[in-house]
Amino acid sequence: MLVDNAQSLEGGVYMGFSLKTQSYFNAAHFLTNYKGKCENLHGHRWQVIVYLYKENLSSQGEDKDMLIDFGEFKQIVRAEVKKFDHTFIVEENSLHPETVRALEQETFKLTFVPFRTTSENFARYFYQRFCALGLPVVRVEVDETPHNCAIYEA
Ligand SMILES: Nc1nc2c(c(=O)[nH]1)N=C([C@H](O)[C@H](O)COP(=O)(O)OP(=O)(O)OP(=O)(O)O)CN2
Repeated sequence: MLVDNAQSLEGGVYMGFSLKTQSYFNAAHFLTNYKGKCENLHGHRWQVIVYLYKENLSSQGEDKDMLIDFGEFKQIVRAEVKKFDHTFIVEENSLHPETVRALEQETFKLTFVPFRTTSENFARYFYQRFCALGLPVVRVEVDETPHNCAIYEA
């Protein structure tokens, strides 16, 4: 079937294109105000899956008939996600200043975030980051484990 770049209508439904890519980071964290094992310092391999959506594809140039070049998409996602890799992710003001100083003196790499370090908050954080970077993001999934996933979506 011959298609062009105009938004297509099939069976009365407007159709569009989605892309997804994924990256991961290994890091340590603990949950503040949590009664249970996750109040202790522990690690995860967080998987971050990013979905884009557009009705139309690029109409010219190197990106013709692409939503975005996969190479560019994965680079953007990887660069943001890897900022957390092999760091200790700390919710701001959750550790005593002397603890922070001691960890930094040991040259441990800390990443401070202004939110409780739940998967839900990471999903929203990455969604907002990728929007700010100009990606037409519609959904971000964050998995702490292979069995559990948090989703933030439009
Ligand atoms: N809705 C959420 N619940 C929990 C989160 C979260 O981000 N969102 N996070 C945690 C902890 O960080 C914990 O590490 C993960 O919890 P859990 O799946 O219970 O622990 P395990 O990966 O060790 O799973 P097991 O099945 O017990 O091996 C808690 N809840």
